[in-house]
Formats: sequence, structure tokens, C-alpha cells
Amino acid sequence: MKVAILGCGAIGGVVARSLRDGEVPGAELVGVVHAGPTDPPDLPVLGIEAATEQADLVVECAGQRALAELGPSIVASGADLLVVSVGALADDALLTKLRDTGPGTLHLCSGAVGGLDVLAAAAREGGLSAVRIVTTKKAPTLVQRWMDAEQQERIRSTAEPVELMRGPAREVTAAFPASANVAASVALAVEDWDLVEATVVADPNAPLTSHVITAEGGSGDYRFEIRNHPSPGNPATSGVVPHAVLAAVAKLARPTGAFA
Ligand SMILES: NC(=O)C1=CN([C@@H]2O[C@H](COP(=O)(O)OP(=O)(O)OC[C@H]3O[C@@H](n4cnc5c(N)ncnc54)[C@H](O)[C@@H]3O)[C@@H](O)[C@H]2O)C=CC1
Ligand SMILES: O=C([O-])CC(=O)C(=O)O
Repeated sequence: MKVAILGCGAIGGVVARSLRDGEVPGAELVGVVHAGPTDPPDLPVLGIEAATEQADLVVECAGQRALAELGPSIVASGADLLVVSVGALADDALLTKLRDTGPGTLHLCSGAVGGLDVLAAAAREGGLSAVRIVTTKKAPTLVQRWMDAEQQERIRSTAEPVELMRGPAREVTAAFPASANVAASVALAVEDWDLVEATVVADPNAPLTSHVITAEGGSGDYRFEIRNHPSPGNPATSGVVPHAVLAAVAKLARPTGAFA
């Protein structure tokens, strides 16, 4: 399986180098599509057209905006698309275009969290009556451009954890596009954007990024607490995410014997 990587930052760079080094059996790197002023010196670089022509699978590691802009042309080209910026799929029109139009197939990466499989099963079996995700990250990583100067300063200088937003997953993932894709992952797993309440907390003293997912329903009660070390390349991103991408690529390249 030939693979191109869209976005060569903290996630894409690790994924591309691992594929280049032959660490995923059955998967071969054709190149990276990047947006920086200088090419990564150690990786083959492609334009998006060459990537979709040459690759069986394009892996999006570039952000919600890039996915919205480039995703439709990738699946229209016939290449399959593996997505990490799943929050962009809160736009129903984009989700429909990527999932239902083809001919390329859309795949979602579980990214920084787990438990999505059992949440999906529980949502089907007995229905879920409440689903919540609370994301806590090191405070400065959560400053957003839409915040006014006073709020930005309060987040940078807080000595205590501060709740920045609590609301429907669709709104929270749009407000924190590089930090709350996980809210969208939970909503997509249970197939209900309105059921999932997401909260984002800025903690000045959080050495690890945490995501606490709780759900209750007819088949049981669920609680997952995920505590990830931040990526050395980007403190807003959990270090495990590129490895979740590589696990997903491995499963697509050689599906036998993998969890479905
Ligand atoms: N599903 C999940 O659990 C998670 C999802 N993410 C998503 O992954 C994205 C990437 O995360 P990182 O690698 O940490 O970010 P990063 O900022 O380190 O890297 C993103 C790279 O994409 C490039 N880029 C942006 N637009 C592009 C375009 N149109 N074409 C080519 N390259 C483009 C940037 O120049 C940058 O090098 C985040 O923005 C977020 O949406 C991040 C963490 C967890
Ligand atoms: O990496 C994480 O822990 C979560 C994250 O940034 C996201 O969901 O966008």
C-alpha cells in the first residue's frame, strides 16, 4: 500500500519517518505534502496532485482547515483518506461528501483516545443516555485566536485549573480545532453529536494531557481516563497520536489478525 502524508508536523513527521524506515509491513511512503517554507530535508516531498495520483492512502495530519479544503478532492481522486482532524467532520456536509461520495474510502483514526469501540457497541445495544468528555491540557496550549486579550492572558497566567468551555461536542471541537478533536471522535463513535457534552480545562500544572470519557446507558456505565504525555514536537498534541496513526495504517495495509 502506497501512502502519502498530508502535513509534516508533530504527527505527520513521526508517521512519515516511520513509514520511510519500513516500520509498517505492507505500507510504503511515497512522500509528504507540507505547507512550510522549507522542505523537510530527509523526506520525499510531493504536491497534493502527485500525492493523490501516486498513493493508495492519504493520511491527513494537517488540521481541520486543511481537511475541509483538501479532503473532498482526495476521495474524489480515488485515494483512500485516513483522518486525524476528525473535528472537521462536525460539518455534516463535509462528512457526507467524504464518507458517501467516493470513490476513495474515508477512515477515521482514534488519535489520542480509546474506548471508542465499546462506546459504539453500547450506543447500538441499549442506547446511551449521557456521554461526556473532559479534556485537560497545559494551559498555554489552549489559547485561541478568537479569545480576547484578557482571556488569553488569564489562561497564560492562571495558577489554578480554569474551565474554558463546556457544551455540545460540535461547538467545542470547532472552538478548539487543534485540541478537541477527541470530542468529535466520541460523537462520531456514538453517532450522536447532540448527546456528547465536551469540556475543556486549562491547567497550569498538568504534566500530562488527560481525557476523561464517561457514558451511561442501557448496556452499562463506562469510564475511561486517558493520560498522555504531550508530543515533544507540539505540546498541544499527545505523543501517542502518531502511533495511533501508524496502528491504523498497519491495519489498513495488512488487515488480518487486527481488531476490527
Ligand atoms: N484525533 C485526535 O485525537 C487528534 C487530532 N489532532 C489533529 O492533528 C492535527 C495536526 O497535529 P500536529 O501534527 O500536532 O500539528 P502541527 O502543527 O505540529 O503540524 C501540522 C502541520 O500541517 C501543516 N499543514 C497545515 N495546512 C496544510 C496544508 N493545507 N497542506 C499541507 N500541510 C499543511 C502545517 O504546516 C504543519 O506542519 C491537529 O491540528 C489536530 O487537528 C491532533 C491531536 C489529536
Ligand atoms: O492530542 C490530544 O490529546 C488531543 C488533541 O489535541 C485533539 O483532540 O485535537
